[in-house]
Amino acid sequence: MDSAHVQDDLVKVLFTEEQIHEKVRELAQRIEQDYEGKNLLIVGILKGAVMVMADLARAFNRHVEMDWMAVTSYGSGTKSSGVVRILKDLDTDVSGKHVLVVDEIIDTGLTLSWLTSNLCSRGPASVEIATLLRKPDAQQMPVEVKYVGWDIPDEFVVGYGLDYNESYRNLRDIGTLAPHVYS
Ligand SMILES: O=P(O)(O)OC[C@H]1O[C@H](OP(=O)(O)OP(=O)(O)O)[C@H](O)[C@@H]1O
Ligand code: HPA
Repeated sequence: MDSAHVQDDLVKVLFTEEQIHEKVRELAQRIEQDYEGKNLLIVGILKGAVMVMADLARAFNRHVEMDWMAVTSYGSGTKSSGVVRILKDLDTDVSGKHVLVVDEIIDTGLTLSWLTSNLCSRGPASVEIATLLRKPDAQQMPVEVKYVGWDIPDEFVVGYGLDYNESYRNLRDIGTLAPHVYS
């Protein structure tokens, strides 16, 4: 993390800012159609989902409620700790509401699998998931995901909310880091 510019540590760009925005607009259109005539609460999972929540919400023409949860499943670095804990719960009572959980990545599936069953126990009208990225080869827990931007290989990625040790979230593109960053 010693380069002057945050983008200098990327070894490969997977998706550019333009591609990401186009994809988020596509997802927003599908979601708008599917939830026509229904109340909709989108729940962003902090901190990584901040960018995708902001772009998705602004791509809607419809009314939408927004709320946030923070959970922890990752230790420092690139490996999941395997334990999910709520750090910040919803301010909203979800009973009777259509809930769409928004995240930027599903990796092992552990976080979202735990979170959706937790939310389902609160009596919502429905719970679905939207994620920008998913790593099918890394999946350890089955998660039913209605909206997926892209399936990607099992590589650690940063940018557009995704961090490595709390850095790189502000990168506009999504990519992989040069090996020297990890050493
Ligand atoms: O499918 P999984 O293996 O459970 O990984 C996915 C989770 O990991 C990331 O969050 P992270 O715990 O890194 O927190 P952050 O959003 O604050 O970076 C991401 O935002 C997902 O919530
Ligand atoms: O590939 C990743 N990058 C950053 N954060 C993550 N959390 C789960 N997978 C990832």
